[in-house]
Amino acid sequence: MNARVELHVAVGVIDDRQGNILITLRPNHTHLGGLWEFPGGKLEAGETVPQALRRELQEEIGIDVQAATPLIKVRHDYGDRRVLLDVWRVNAYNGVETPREGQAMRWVNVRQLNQYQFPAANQPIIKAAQLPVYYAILEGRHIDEVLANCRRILQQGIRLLQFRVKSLAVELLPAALRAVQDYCRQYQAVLLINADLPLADAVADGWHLSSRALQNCSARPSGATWLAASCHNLAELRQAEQLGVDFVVLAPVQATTSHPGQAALGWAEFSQLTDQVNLPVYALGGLGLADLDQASQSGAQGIAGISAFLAAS
Ligand SMILES: Nc1nc2c([nH]c(=O)n2[C@H]2C[C@H](O)[C@@H](COP(=O)(O)OP(=O)(O)OP(=O)(O)O)O2)c(=O)[nH]1
Ligand SMILES: [Mg+2]
Repeated sequence: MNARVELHVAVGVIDDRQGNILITLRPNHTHLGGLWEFPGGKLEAGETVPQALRRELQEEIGIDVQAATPLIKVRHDYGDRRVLLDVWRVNAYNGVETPREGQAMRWVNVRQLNQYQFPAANQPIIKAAQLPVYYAILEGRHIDEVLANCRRILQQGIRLLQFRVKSLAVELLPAALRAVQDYCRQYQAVLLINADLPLADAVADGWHLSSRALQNCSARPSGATWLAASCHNLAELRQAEQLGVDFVVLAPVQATTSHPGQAALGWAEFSQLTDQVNLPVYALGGLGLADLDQASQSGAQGIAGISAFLAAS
């Protein structure tokens, strides 16, 4: 096969709405045989990705896809072939999943996907499958405000948060963090701590690097379940990818009052930048919950926000 040609592959992440994802085993005689995969296959001439997804999932597991949204695009060079994995989350389908090519098939808890052997290209897909569509950045000028904001975010169903609180007095940070961690535990939410805060000894689900911290970071810190970073341009996105961060926030998509001097990217540039890295990317800057569809069509994992999740509901 010509290694110069990029194979465009439609891939489906199918969940059962109880936290399990459908995976199948690639038959031994095929490319990357013996590894687990998300069902899917190559686009045929003239097909769109949703058309190919629908056909492949019908052929491979006997389901009829009714609704799907873009999740992530991953480019990978296996040496003998280059692939563009165009991964969609399947939101609705008819029929019963049945392995129609004799392949092994399993429903696996999304948090346990890491225990299965997947092709090298699949790492960012697994991250994207595990991550939610909203990422809330927690701020507040005093502890009561931080906690009120935290409650509001959690009560809206958001389960991924960053403890940033840059405007809080430093001596109040440990107590604020403890209280926020208690809330997050109650709601089974994941809490990342902004690595610029003087909280390096804290135990955290993960760390979020500012773009400056990203530039000064030469190796992924050990022990972090989740590592995220803030990016504003392609150089920073590439640096995040090289460092092995799990996901990034790319900003500002729209002009904001909090960063008046910064030029907005707009959706076209957001999409063009996101397309160049194999990372889940949250869109940040002047966005609200209602921008999710636009974000998803522009290649985003979802929406990140500070005030976006605090608006009166
Ligand atoms: N379906 C799928 N393919 C993947 C994943 N990860 C990954 O690297 N790939 C690669 C393996 C293959 O080189 C290519 C997909 O091709 P495929 O073998 O599934 O194609 P197909 O279903 O059209 O199969 P065939 O008609 O050629 O037998 O993408 C994944 O998670 N799912
Ligand atoms: Mg296939």
